Amino acid sequence: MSAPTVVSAPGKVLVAGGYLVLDPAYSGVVVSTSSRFYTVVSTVDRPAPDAHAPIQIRVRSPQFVDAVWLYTVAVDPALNAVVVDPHAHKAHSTSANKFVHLALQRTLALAQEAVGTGSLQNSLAHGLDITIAGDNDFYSQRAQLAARGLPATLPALAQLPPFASTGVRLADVHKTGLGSSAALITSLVSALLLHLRVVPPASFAPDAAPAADGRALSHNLAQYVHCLAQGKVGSGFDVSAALFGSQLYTRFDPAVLEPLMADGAPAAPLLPIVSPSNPAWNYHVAPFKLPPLTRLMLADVDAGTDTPSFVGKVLKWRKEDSERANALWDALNRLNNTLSQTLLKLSELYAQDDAAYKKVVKYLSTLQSVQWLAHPGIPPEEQAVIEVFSDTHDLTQAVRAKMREMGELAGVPIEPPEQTELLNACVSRAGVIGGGVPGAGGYDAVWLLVCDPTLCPPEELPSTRVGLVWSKWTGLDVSPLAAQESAAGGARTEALDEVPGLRALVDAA
Ligand SMILES: Nc1ncnc2c1ncn2[C@@H]1O[C@H](COP(=O)(O)OP(=O)(O)OP(=O)(O)O)[C@@H](O)[C@H]1O
Ligand SMILES: C[C@@](O)(CCOP(=O)(O)O)CC(=O)O
Repeated sequence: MSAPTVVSAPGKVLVAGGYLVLDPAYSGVVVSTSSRFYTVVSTVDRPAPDAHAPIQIRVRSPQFVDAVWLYTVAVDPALNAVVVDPHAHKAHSTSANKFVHLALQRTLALAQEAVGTGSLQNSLAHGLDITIAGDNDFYSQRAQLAARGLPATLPALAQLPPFASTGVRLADVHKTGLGSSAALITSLVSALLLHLRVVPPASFAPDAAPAADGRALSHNLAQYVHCLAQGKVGSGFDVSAALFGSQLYTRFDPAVLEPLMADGAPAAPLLPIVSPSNPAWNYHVAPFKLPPLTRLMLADVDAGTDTPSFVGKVLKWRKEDSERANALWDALNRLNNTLSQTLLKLSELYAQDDAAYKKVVKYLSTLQSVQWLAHPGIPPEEQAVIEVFSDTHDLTQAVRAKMREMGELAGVPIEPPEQTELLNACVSRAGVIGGGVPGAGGYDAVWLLVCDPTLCPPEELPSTRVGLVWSKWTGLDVSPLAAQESAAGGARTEALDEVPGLRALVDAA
């Protein structure tokens, strides 16, 4: 086999902007995570024993029981059409995977339009072998920890092997809300576009410009496939984070995808619609990152929330009580924008005087936020930094209050009392800057931002203190996730042997 193509894409956390981001008038504060999905595409160079055997694509997700999907590909040069047929799944004791099937079908069809039949057939050779793997964080690891007699703590999570086997079928796994399907579709579509030479390798190089055309094409195609597979057009912040990394996201007008959303084969050619040169793609991605020497902490709260029903109810209430809702949307939007600008201001302060900033982070990590402004005699350059950290805390609390108000008015438990209790306990610990319920809220998860000073004994780290709150919490079943903010931005190419555990997964036939 020739060298495999590997592309990874990160998961996401919507720190602020839930529900508002569905409306193009508002934006969302999106953080991409260090936890990633990986797609490895290998070309099958060897001809099948039967010379007339059709081109076959095999897709495997070895973390799951019976997760092998086989497809045959027919490329019709006359019709400019590619047909990707799943094999009868019963024969392989696997159920269909709509997300994978649509990603293959639409990416191959786009490739035929973009590079022509001959080039596509060359790249497909005698077939493709595709392996998909998601970092452990995308799926609840409670059972794996329990099986090893380990507690649900961050140090215990670090002892699990990478891409740990879940021991269940894909349909039965407990997801953690990091956006597995968006990261999966993004890594699969991007790896295929690269492998089939539709986009150049530079598009996904770790240092490529975020707005590179190849990356934008991959974004548009991944949004399309994800909407089609989910059967709805959401805001798309998850796919955008998977491509472009942490950002302030403003959605695209769903009208761009309307001509392609009907069931069955697309009625129109794909390329003119998904091409980045189509001005109807009016999403906006502004740069964003969390401040230096802070750490994003995430926990999966084992209760489960029906996000689509939350969205339906909130939007229904917004229509019915539009005056009150619009006032709430505007107030929340002002808070969200001020929060994102305040977080960005901290990065600026670090760039201006990293010594003062580092001292402040170390100092704040020993104090509860109520004490941050209570001490006189602090040098002015440090006091200025403390004030911005304190503003960040106040803003996260104000956003939470508004999200609770939204939930009460719409009759949806966006930050239910059990989560309020847990979050209050966490944000009152020393060194905790703020937190909230990510995305649509509910009982699923919490996020926190904590000071992360360097050269601190582990027991003095705010993350350790939060970990203790989580492991002792009895009101809800709280299980930490290992993810932090992605240092590597959005989608990127990887060397197979540099991702621990990935080669072994690919080689295990
Ligand atoms: N490892 C995987 N291999 C193959 N397909 C996967 C894998 N993980 C997820 N999928 C696909 O994604 C689908 C789940 O998508 P869904 O939109 O329900 O999840 P999600 O909202 O992204 O979940 P979460 O945000 O909690 O991670 C699965 O049914 C499957 O088709
Ligand atoms: C409610 C909503 O704004 C965010 C949902 O986020 P999450 O899937 O709960 O992380 C929906 C959307 O943006 O598509």
